[in-house]
Amino acid sequence: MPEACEVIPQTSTDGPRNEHVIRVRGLVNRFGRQVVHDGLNLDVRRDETLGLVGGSGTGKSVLLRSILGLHRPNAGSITVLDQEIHYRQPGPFRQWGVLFQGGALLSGLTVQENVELPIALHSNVPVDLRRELACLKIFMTGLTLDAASKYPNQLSGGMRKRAALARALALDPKILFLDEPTAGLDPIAATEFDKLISYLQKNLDLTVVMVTHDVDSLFNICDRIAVLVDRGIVVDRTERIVDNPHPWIQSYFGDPRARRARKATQNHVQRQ
Ligand SMILES: Nc1ncnc2c1ncn2[C@@H]1O[C@H](COP(=O)(O)OP(=O)(O)OP(=O)(O)O)[C@@H](O)[C@H]1O
Repeated sequence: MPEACEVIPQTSTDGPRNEHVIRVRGLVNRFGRQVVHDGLNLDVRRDETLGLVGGSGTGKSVLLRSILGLHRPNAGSITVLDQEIHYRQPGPFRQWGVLFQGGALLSGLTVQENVELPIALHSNVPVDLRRELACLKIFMTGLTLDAASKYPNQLSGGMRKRAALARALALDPKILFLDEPTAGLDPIAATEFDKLISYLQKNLDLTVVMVTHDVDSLFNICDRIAVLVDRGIVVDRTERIVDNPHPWIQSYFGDPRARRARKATQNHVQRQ
């Protein structure tokens, strides 16, 4: 295992940019006799983009749901932005935005109304300002005024993702959780979406946690990658995780698609 590999918790001696905004300790999740997580530890650093990968059924969604307080773990503790997370209790939910896989937009509301809704529910902002804030978020995700007045079923898949992203940004979150953000998008739309996430991450000082199966996204935008294996997790910088000797990690990053994605990123970096 590479020396800098972060498999177990560390007490942070990093500078402020490496301050941990999410801290998971000793997480255990079981369903009957099936043990999904067994003492899992994870630190997410402020302002990083962390990709979360793993084989099917390794518990990526359960981990995400545990962090969001939507699933009650059997054991362990989770802290987000210095607040302990408890099942179905609000926690710092106004400081995070979530892009669920299907977008989860309300079908009876326009894009504009969907984005305004969290602002209306969780702030005292006057109506006019609320509209302006929602417009701003919609523009930031590259949608037009025309798209803002449409209903979700009148949008393309890529536009729906952008609308859902605008809603996730509605309350100016510090952390953005993305569940398979590029799933269902064609390669061009997926690359554009990666660029958008990267742009927003840098310009809004966001910490991004992204569950993905998209190897292009991993190499394009992730600072570190967390791999769920053996009911725990292995975390390392994107360029180093590929050298981790764990058999599943080797087979995942040794796959021709992953090799191509990595090479394309390396070529891109060299050209710059
Ligand atoms: N509510 C539940 N009841 C019983 N088993 C569950 C429940 N939720 C998840 N599981 C099981 O936990 C395991 C992990 O599920 P999870 O959805 O987190 O996997 P995943 O890594 O996200 O998989 P995929 O990549 O296929 O989406 C699976 O075997 C799943 O069947």
